[in-house]
Amino acid sequence: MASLLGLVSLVTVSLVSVLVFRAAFLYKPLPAPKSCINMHNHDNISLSQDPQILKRFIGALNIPTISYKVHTYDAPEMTKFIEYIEKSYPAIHGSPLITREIVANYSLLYTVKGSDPKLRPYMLTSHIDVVPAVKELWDSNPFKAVIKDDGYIYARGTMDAKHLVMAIFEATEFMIKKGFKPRRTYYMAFGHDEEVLGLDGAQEIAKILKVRTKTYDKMEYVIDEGLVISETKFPGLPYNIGLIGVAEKGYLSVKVTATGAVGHGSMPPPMTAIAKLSTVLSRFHANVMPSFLGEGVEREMFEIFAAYASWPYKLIYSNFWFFKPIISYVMSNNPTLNALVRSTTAVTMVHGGTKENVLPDSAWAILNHRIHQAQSGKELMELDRQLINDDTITMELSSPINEPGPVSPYCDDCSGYQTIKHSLLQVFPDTVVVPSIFLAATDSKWYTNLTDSIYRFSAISVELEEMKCFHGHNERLSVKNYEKLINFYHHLIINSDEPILNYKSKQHDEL
Ligand SMILES: CCCCCCCC/C=C\CCCCCCCC(=O)N[C@@H](CCCCN)C(=O)O
Ligand SMILES: [Zn+2]
Ligand SMILES: [Zn+2]
Repeated sequence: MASLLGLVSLVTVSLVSVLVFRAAFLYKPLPAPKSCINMHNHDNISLSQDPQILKRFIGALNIPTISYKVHTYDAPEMTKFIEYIEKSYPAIHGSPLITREIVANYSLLYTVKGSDPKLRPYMLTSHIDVVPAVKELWDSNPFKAVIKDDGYIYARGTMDAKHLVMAIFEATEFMIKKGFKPRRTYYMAFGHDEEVLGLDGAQEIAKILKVRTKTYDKMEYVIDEGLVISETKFPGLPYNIGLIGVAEKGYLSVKVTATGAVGHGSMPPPMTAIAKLSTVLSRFHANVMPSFLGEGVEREMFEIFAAYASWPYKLIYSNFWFFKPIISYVMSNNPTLNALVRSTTAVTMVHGGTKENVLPDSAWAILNHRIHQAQSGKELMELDRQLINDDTITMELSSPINEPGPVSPYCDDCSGYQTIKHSLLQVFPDTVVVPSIFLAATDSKWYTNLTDSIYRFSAISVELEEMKCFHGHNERLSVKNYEKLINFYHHLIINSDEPILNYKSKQHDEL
């Protein structure tokens, strides 16, 4: 008994000392991160100096470029948007350096020609289309943008994702007007059906670029819509967190259908089709799937957190392997953080019944899954089958399975990642920048054959709370964020234009 006690206390003491020892190397939290790229002596773009910038953004938001389902979108509004862009940016559309192509009638591909053909091109991308909006749920008309006293612009598309489209145009227009002549070619690509898979837009743009960039083995990098700078602090971390999506989750929508006896509502069987389906759907809550925390890039994320965190969180983050279950439990209680932990499940559509006094023959619902890197669509469907556990209920794919994407490089001298990271730090200093998984899907899934360096990042700084704006009502973006977003692209284009610096040779923060 005594020897067992001795053994237990020996193991306990050695475990605690390992934990503390590992953390001891990180005992002093690092100072706030700074960009290693010298601030170029170029001026920033200011909305107060050019009020037309905000007017152009509002004009773009007011065009309801809605996509509804595959191959179904508001075509006349898409055409109106293209004409609006052409009218709004005369320097871009009049420059001999820039060519515009309209792809598949409504998508846009701009080429900003560089002078040095040896430099591999990069691409700034986003999408023109927006999801529909239920006007009754909004405080103001979702397609009549308003700037309220709180300093926010309210309209559909402010965060997903016309802010990126217009900010890229504003940065480029500003630089062309100033006589900027890039050395490195860059593309600006805007699909018109990203919200409905991008089959008509981005997929076609990718085919064109595959041929056009064949002389390079791959593009330098692609940056698309994605994660953000979180003003919501992580415990023990006194800085905002800039999350750069180095991979995106997969996409799987499953249609489940229950059937039942048809008849008169006055003589119901024990369970109607709708009741049967409801019983099954109640099992599909957001975190029903297993946690895979630690099997993605979040390990690296916590390593970086540890370097900046104060005690005792430094101890926790630097021993992520030991504290993983606790961290997973805490993250699972927040919808956004939970999406980093596991494959998510959302019942997003349900349908059944024709009349209040008629027993329906069937009822169906959609399970919208986002697949974690550690899982496959097939595995997820098997878990669905086990949860349904009723052979009378059928399951079928509502759209093709899009498996989790490849992980883009994020090392110290990975030029695309580092250029984005340090451009971010120039506009949002004192931000801890980490690689992360993007929780949703983007058009960039079509660009994986153009480069292995695809990053999903929208340079806006928001509280986690604001995540519900995406596809929700009262979608909004602060005027300050829009100005910073334009300057992020301004810095990114400048920083990308020099031969991408090898960051190992530069004095840069410890990361
Ligand atoms: C300290 C950690 C804090 C974590 C913060 C995470 C922040 C999350 C940031 C952004 C998430 C918002 C999601 C925006 C999605 C935009 C893209 C989109 O809507 N894509 C669609 C495409 C659908 C294609 C197929 N139907 C989608 O994913 O539904
Ligand atoms: Zn969206
Ligand atoms: Zn989007």
